Amino acid sequence: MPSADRKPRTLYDKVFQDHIIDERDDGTILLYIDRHLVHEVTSPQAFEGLRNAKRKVRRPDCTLVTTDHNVPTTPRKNFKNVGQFVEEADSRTQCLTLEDNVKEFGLTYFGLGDKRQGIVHIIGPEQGFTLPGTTVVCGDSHTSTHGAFGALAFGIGTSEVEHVLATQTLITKRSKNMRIQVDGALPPGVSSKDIILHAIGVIGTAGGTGGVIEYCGSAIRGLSMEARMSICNMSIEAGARAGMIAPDETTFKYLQGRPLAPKLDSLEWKTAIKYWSSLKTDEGANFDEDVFIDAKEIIPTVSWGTSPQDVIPITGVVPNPDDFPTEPARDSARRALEYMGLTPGTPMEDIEVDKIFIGSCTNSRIEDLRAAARIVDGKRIALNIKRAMVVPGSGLVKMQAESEGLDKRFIDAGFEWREAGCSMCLGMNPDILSPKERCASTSNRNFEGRQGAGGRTHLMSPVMAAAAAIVGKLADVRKLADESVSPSKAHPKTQLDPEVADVSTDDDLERLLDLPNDSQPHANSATASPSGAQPKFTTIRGIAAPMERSNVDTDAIIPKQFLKTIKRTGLGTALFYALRFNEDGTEKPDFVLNREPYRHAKILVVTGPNFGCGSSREHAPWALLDYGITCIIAPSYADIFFNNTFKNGMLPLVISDQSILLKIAEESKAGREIEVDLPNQRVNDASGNKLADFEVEEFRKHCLVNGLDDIGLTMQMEDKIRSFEDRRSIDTPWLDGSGYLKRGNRSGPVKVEAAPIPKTNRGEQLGEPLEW
Ligand SMILES: CC(C)[C@H](C(=O)O)[C@@H](O)C(=O)O
Ligand code: SF4
Repeated sequence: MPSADRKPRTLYDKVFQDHIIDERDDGTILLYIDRHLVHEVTSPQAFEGLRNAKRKVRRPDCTLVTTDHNVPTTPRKNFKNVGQFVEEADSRTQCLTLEDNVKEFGLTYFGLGDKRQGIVHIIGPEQGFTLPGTTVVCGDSHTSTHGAFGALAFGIGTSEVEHVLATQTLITKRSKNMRIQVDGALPPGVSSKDIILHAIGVIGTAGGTGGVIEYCGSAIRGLSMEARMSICNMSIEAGARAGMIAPDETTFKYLQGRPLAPKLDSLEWKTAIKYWSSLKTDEGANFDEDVFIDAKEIIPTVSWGTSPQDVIPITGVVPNPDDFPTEPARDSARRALEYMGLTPGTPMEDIEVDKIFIGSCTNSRIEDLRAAARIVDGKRIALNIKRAMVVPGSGLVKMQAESEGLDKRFIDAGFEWREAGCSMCLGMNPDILSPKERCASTSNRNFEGRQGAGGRTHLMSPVMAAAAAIVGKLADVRKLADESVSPSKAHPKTQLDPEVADVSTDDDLERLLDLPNDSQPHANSATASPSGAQPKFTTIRGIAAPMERSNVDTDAIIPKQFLKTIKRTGLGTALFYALRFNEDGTEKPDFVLNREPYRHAKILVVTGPNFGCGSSREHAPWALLDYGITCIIAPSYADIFFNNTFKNGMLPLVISDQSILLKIAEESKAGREIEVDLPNQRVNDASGNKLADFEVEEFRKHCLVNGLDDIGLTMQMEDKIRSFEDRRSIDTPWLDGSGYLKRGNRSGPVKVEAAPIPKTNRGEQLGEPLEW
């Protein structure tokens, strides 16, 4: 549904514009969502909300469910059912709850007994569920992965999951446009993982905040879809809402024959290619920020610290905290090195590792496994390696790898060959690091405790992890293999010109539509086979706890072991768990919330930027709320966390003027109360003197002050949603449940029975229509 152009637009502008149902004067937008992926961790409370309000899932045909975070990756030969197979009680409850929910709401589900099961961000693309030009969401921050197809794909919190389930829409606003252009040829040994680690090193983990990054340039165009997905995947580590790459021949070729993509050579396929080909940034379109990277300067990159921005070429040495420019940066580098057990000046290649993890939604696709297998082929893992694991991203990736004999090559080299799941990426399942164990990992986050309490993570590419396994230390893969160690080029069979095809003429289009079928099977071709009204937030007054930290991530706010709850409440005791408690459960006396008067804090004053970065877990605001903190004051927030707090009747207040922020922090350090007055948009001291004015979006303020439930509000837009859907059925018919997603016995556009309005999402009947 390309719309007539006025001024030049970016890829993001185009996809965003094509999904707007309604736009308000203050920039609040109701956006249609084409594709919703669901997993067991972030959905139970959302389904509970639907149930309480007697709501249905609006578009089961646009919803795909799997289980990935909690699942053991041990052999499934004797798998009978989840109840027997998942031993850990909370994990089992979460998996069983998901199964009950998919049955009750009639959703398509890839469970543990299904060979298509896998990490949610692996299966969407693999099935052709993820398509160019679509909006894709999931209660998971790495939804950014799907942007590799030219989709606008982003992570959401659980309240938003409920919103999408009920309405197939989200309330959102426009993001900034940011561009990362990578030009030139990638040197041998350098892969897409190195590009993104390098880029995050350049812009920092807050570099993309408030933005959507478009990756472009000849180096990006030359990459395969798998490699593009690894890059977009880590956009969230760069702080961005989403990452996107314009669809091209490589994209179209990848989609051919996928079960949920339009059928090759059908009219739908041809129409789709025409639309998808229009999704390129127009010449002269404006970007709020531009970053240029020369591919030939990228060296295989590894992380040294506890943030994805703590990266360095493998040829480097552990940095010295004294060399960092500011005191907070020096401080956090010191803390990171202490946690990581590293000494400044140590060559990275001298660092011994204990465990190897090849897996996660960043790097567990067939190409990643092929590339790593090439490195370990005919060799053995070093004697000091306690455990090396390869965890394919899906059952289909696993089958494909086995058909190519990759499993055997890994096993012969001393690796474990596992079943699909998130595995050691975050250790919500039995695959974890022990305290102080050091892991060479192809995952995406190296936060403290991420892979297990006290575990030390070094992020890197699959070939680098494979090299570390062989050497027993962080290693430069270029020394191990001189032949082709660049795994991420577009598939050799496709023989693409690295220049993206410009489909400006019908002839070009014909040529594209004529692409030969890929004779190499795809990794998946084996298939062929809450409470309505929120609490009101007006004025709060109370003790404010000071926190002088930057980039406080949601793993720190609420660690993974507490994500197994199926409730929203009771998380207060686990808030800031690792910072607050020793391993034996006793309090750390220095932590602010363990000191008087801060034990009773209602407000948190954070002096560093990017609070709430990392995962989309709404458990983070739930934990704060349960503790009694309803307002956070900070210079900036990660986007998903920011949204999640509002959804829970909390106020994340932005004070970007450092001197004003420090004045507020002084009050809190003195243990005096402060007052946050939302109606008047003021922060006052205990005597009522003004400390600051603040901005807040009108719609969000309206919802907070009146305690409004935005699902109920959205449902009043039923007519507009329905007419958007009718138009979508005509313009992009392939997006109505196709393949095994098709529900019922319909021909032509799917007519979806809309959930009735208006009720709050906790079942309460709304009276007068509320103002949207
Ligand atoms: C569990 C989920 C909320 C989380 C995320 O959003 O990223 C997880 O996938 C992670 O990687 O930390
Ligand atoms: S980042 Fe890790 S835990 Fe999160 S979805 Fe990806 S593999 Fe799973």
